[in-house]
Amino acid sequence: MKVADKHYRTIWLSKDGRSVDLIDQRWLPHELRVETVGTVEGVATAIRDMWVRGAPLIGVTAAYGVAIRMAEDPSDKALDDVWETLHETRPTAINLRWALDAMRDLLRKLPEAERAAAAYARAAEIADEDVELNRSIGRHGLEIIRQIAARKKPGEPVNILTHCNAGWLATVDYGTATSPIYHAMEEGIPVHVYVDETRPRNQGAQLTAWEMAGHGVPHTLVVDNAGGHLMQHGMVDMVIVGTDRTTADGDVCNKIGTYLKALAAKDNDVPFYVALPSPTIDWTVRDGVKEIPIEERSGDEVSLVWGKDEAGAVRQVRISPEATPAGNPAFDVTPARLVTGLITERGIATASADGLAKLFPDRAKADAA
Ligand SMILES: CSC[C@H]1O[C@H](OP(=O)(O)O)[C@H](O)[C@@H]1O
Repeated sequence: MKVADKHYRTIWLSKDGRSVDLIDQRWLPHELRVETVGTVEGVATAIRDMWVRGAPLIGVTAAYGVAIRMAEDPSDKALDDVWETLHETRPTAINLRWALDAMRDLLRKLPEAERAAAAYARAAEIADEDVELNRSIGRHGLEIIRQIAARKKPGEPVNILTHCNAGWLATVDYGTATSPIYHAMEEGIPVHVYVDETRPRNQGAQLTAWEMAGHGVPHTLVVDNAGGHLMQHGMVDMVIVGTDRTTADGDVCNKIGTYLKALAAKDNDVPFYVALPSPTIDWTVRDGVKEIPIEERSGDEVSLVWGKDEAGAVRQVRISPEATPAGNPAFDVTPARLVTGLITERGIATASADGLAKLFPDRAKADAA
């Protein structure tokens, strides 16, 4: 997306043709820092420490990590080792395993001499495919916003609440949950977005707010616990979020706090949509609560918070007593029964095995076999 007047993706091949340049999102919204990463350890750190984050972007970054390793050593052992190293960086987003499998399945069939070039080509393809998937999600999600807008008074905005960041910063470009919003803006439909701050990493306050401001989308930052109140008072027309892994039965794993938003939406008859590209569907699991591994991150992310001080320095400050231990589950699972619809690149599916199988008959059978 555009930042000031320059178009950015979140990740791209460096000028040296081997490394990758990526936006280190830890410093946003205060600084736009681009880092060049040229080793597997560097890619692993970038994913594990959330320089890059968001299920699709994690997958694309890992794909380039495989290419970087193949350029160093195209052996089967190196291919298996890099799969293991990158797979263990973060356990919840299925796109990581999907991308690593896509790379390994392709490369293991090729002679070693061809692997590096094929790996970079496939990684670039996965990145480009992500952009197109997100554009399609935007087109399908736009229809929902159009229908809500048609019921509003002229000029009255469609009020949308989103949680965390499922924007272009969570993907290569366009985003998933934000793509319908960007498409609505391009069509001139008045929208307003309530941006959940999304403790503890504040992806909403730091990233989604930055995206909305950068694209001129009217928005209001709210604390995570305000959503239910806003919905009770008729201030939210729809909720749209992303996902890190959605099961074959339509259970949705997403940033911690999503489940509570879905409960409030259900209680207030507010449509609750999830935007996802099909690589985020894990066809091998059905019960999200029982089967999806939930990443437990450091308690320091809860006890310490990043910000910019009066002198303009970006630093961390402690908000809780030193002796207080902090728990930090990074995701939760929203059962399919609370999901109004799944906005995919092939259209809108009901959150169920049948709904997903109708849109993805080729996947539902193959992957679950
Ligand atoms: C389009 S995937 C976005 C998804 O990823 C985020 O998690 P994290 O920032 O920890 O990678 C969050 O769950 C978003 O909804």
